[in-house]
Amino acid sequence: MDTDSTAVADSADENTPAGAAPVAARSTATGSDVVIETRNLSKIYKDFWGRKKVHALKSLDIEVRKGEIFGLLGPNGSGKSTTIKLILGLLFPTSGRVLVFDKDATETKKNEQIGYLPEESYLYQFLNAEETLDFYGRLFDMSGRQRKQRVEELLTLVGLQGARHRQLREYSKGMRRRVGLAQALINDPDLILLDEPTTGLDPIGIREMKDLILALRDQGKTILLCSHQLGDVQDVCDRVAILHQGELKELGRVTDLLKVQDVTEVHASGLSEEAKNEIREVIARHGADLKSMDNPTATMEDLFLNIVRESEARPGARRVSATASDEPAADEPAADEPAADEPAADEPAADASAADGSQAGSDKS
Ligand SMILES: Nc1ncnc2c1ncn2[C@@H]1O[C@H](COP(=O)(O)OP(=O)(O)OP(=O)(O)O)[C@@H](O)[C@H]1O
Repeated sequence: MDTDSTAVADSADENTPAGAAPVAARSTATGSDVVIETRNLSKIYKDFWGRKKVHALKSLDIEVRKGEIFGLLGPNGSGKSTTIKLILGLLFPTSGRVLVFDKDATETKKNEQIGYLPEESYLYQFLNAEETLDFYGRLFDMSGRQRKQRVEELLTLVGLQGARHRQLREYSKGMRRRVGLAQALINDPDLILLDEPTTGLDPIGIREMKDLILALRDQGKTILLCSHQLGDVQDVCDRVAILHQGELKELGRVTDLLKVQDVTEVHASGLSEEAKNEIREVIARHGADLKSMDNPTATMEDLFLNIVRESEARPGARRVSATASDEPAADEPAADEPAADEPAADEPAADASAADGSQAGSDKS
């Protein structure tokens, strides 16, 4: 964490994220840039007797452009899976159209250019990763040589080379998610649909999955991502659409939608106290309101990943940081008066290092 960095934020009035108005941004993309286009797309699920049951999607107009990561967000039941099924041609629209690569979504041939990671991958539990990928390669009519090369590339990409010969029933949730992704990429698709790709992954797996998604975009792939993990969406998506009860409520670039208006943020390192005081004076002189001027905090994800990497680099080393709030308050028992849940003086201390306020990196093994 860069503790020598200072963030300044001032504000003249109440701060709300920009873009509260519905559907802030409309497409300006040219036809050839558009990979998915929905036009006035509606889907009504009907019951056995043909009576209307659920209006799952209402006049949806979105465009997903070549080479972008597009997030499709919304609460449970808002129509995300219905949209994906319509894009794949697994459902017919009630009205409107979906075009994928300029072809009607019901033309299943276009699916050869699409990779799909469903929310739950149903893979054969008694095959290992290599056999699984080889099987899906055969479905795409890949030759033996092509399959061998592609399986090798994908196992490396998703970090499963070491587990390639283990049956999938022995895999952890995170490993299953990775083999699911590898399976979705077997045909080297141009468009990748990812439904909750980070489900079941630990923070390291989540970071790797996000890096992988960004790397795929850098290779020129187009990615449509559905996720309830809004932090992950914010980290990787270029644009998002937010659905609610089948209706499009917001559409735009993530950076534009999240920008807080009328607030200025300045990050500087190496500022002296004198310089900070001058900044305070300047803000006051201009009649602005200083909201905060402090060291920024890192994210919990960064903290967690740093600890894990440090532990891997130095097995057995302990890292215990004492913050002011960990330290006993003046009215708490002194060190020579053990509290009820602390060991008496003649009992062995369970964790001496934790109490001594050792700083990061102290070796207590
Ligand atoms: N086969 C179906 N028959 C009837 N109604 C359905 C069917 N599939 C989905 N629905 C309904 O359509 C609406 C949209 O469902 P959908 O699965 O598209 O939402 P979602 O946004 O993907 O939800 P989640 O976040 O829970 O996956 C919901 O009210 C759902 O109950």
